[in-house]
Amino acid sequence: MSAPLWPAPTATEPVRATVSLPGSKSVTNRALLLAALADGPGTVRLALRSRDADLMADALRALGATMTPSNESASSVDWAITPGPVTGGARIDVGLAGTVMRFVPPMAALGDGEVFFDGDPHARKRPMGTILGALRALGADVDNDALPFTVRGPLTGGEVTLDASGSSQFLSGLLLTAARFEKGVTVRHAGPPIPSQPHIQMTVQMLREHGVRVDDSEPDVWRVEPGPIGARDFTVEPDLSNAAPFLCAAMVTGGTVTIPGWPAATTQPGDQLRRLLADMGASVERTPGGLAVSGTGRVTGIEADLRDVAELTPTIAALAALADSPSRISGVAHIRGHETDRLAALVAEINGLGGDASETDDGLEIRPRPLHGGVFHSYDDHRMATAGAVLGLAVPGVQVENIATTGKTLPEFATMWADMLEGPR
Ligand SMILES: O=C(O)C1=C[C@@H](OP(=O)(O)O)[C@@H](O)[C@H](O)C1
Ligand SMILES: C=C(OP(=O)(O)O)C(=O)O
Repeated sequence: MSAPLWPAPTATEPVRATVSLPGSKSVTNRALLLAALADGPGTVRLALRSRDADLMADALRALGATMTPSNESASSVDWAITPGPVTGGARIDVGLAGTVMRFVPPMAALGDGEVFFDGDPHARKRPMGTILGALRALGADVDNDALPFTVRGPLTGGEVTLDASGSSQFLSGLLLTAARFEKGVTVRHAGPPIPSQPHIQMTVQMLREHGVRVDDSEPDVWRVEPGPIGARDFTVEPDLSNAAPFLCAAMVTGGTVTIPGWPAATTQPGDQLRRLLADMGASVERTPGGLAVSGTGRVTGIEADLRDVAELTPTIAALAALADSPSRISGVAHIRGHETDRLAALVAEINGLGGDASETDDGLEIRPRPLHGGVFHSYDDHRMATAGAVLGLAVPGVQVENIATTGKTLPEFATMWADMLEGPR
């Protein structure tokens, strides 16, 4: 059966809206894991509720944590979390969530029982060998180099060298649990540059906020001391990467979108939207109501190395396809291993609407030209789906396949998009 098509709304006037976003996926899934590994009961407030966050909560429960929700809404929840001894015998569904498939196996290796991992069909194609090899080197038994696999601990920890150029999550995954390894861990990266550096800073900062000693003073080396992970009452920031399609709507329609609660300082890569969108012609302002982005309806092409903010690529590419000059995006070869091969998918779908995009070794070249309507395939990728929505604002007749896939990180996307277009009531 083919997936349903969502007629992407075309904007008839400049959008003027305030859009409140639920919690960050990346912060939520780190905070939940750290709470489940902590030295006592803790709380994670304003946690995201979405497919990826629910899969993380289920995984932690399966490994022995007690997770009690309160103040639940469709996309937000407060969790009270009581850690337990890590139990074996669990079967973990990782879905298509990079944070679950890379962050949970090191925790599973704390126990001495077998833990089985599997996920969506495409999850079996996402790179896993680097982190599974590292777990083996640190003392765990792991029976495969990709999903599905079984992990059996306990591991002792110690020193390991790996190549994290394929995903920062290999490194983050090891660091998040490492304080609970008998010897802690020293991880050395050897290889081309690691992408998504802000996500590594997020890992290090959140570990420190939970009382873990992390030494990252030497380039490409991280040392986590063995010791307790402190229980906390932790509040999650809004998801700034999920702000991207809404802020693009302000630019494409010549309107203004305000995001309340934009943090003054943050490790989220989405914060770099302030710079990227300004480079593409937006005016960006912190106001008492939040971060306000205004556009003129004209978008300028961009030359940008997006290595640090790789997850923003689909949205920036959609915006670039609507620009009045060419764009060149570099530094993102590794997003061929994201939810789908994002470089191939963006080229196919932009060109399917009459555009002119091509792949380079490590990115995309996009030469804008008039687009026409058609089906925009989403490949079970939330950010492909929202990229299609951005194009649909300016191009009548765009139909996005399976808009529900946005539930990976933003379950209410379609309603929020409609509300934004309707404007203040
Ligand atoms: O640690 C994280 O929360 C993430 C790290 C990044 O992964 P890559 O390093 O594979 O790009 C990012 O793209 C992903 O959306 C979330
Ligand atoms: C790459 C992404 O997700 P994941 O956490 O599954 O890697 C993303 O959200 O853009």
